[in-house]
Amino acid sequence: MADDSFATVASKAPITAERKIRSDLEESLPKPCNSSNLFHLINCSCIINIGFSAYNEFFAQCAISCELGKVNFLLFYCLLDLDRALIAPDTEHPDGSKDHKHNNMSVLQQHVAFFDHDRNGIVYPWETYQGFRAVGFNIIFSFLASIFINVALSYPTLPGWIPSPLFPIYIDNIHKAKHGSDSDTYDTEGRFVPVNLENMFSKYAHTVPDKLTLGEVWNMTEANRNAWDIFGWVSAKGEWLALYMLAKDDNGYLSKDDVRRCFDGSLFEYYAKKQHEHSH
Ligand code: HEM
Repeated sequence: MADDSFATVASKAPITAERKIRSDLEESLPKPCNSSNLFHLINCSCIINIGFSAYNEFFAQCAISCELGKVNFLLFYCLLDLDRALIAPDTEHPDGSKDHKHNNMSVLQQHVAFFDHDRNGIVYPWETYQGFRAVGFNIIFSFLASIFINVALSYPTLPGWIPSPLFPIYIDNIHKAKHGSDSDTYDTEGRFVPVNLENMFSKYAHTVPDKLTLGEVWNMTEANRNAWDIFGWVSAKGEWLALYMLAKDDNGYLSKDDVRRCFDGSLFEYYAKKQHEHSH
């Protein structure tokens, strides 16, 4: 699993192998998790773990310059500054979503694969509709969403130049359907960028840590706007509104974990299962 956690290539998304990312910059661009800091971190963790009760003089020196916040800071950078091809981790879930299979797809492909009911690699509008209904959206919202999504995203993902009147979305090419004014939590090849998920919550979750109110979701989409990118503005608003409607809790908060699980699609599986159990 550790290999999967840090993989930057997904075999079902050859674009991730063609356009490689660097995971070896440690020596030329020192990061907070270089070896001496890690040594420091391990000592600090020890002190915290033993509750400052039994540290010797060597550890005491370390304790002076180290607080819990620093440890979190280092852990955060050590685990989360690498784009991941197969999994969507955060500070609380370094191995991503348990009980969710990546099937060697990129994280963006996994987000979309839920809607591919017949598993043929293509999402037609009626499959998008079925997927929205399966997670619990009503008929009107599901209908409008499926029209908008397939009309907007089909063409960029087609294998050739000729448009298709059936508006299929090809999962192999889903990275080409990325738009502007988004949160940048998917990279251009469809990998997951953990640090941008974390920053989303440090920037906008002011009411409750790691949870967003509707107003904060709105502020985020406003802040992510690129100049004159009307398609991106509308798409991002639609995606975040849909996610908020789907996953908000009883107090109206959208949690970081639910956002994370939306990125790898495991959230859709969860709500589909819940709906299924509810109706039987
Ligand atoms: C309940 C259904 C869905 C919800 C709640 C949802 C939500 C989201 C969210 C929150 C994002 C992240 C946007 C950002 O980073 O700012 C996203 C990205 C994306 N979604 Fe969905 N989505 C849904 C269904 C779909 C479907 C059916 C497709 C296509 C078949 C799709 C394709 C995409 C793509 C291509 C992106 C990347 C856009 C980008 O980052 O530029 N999504 N979605």
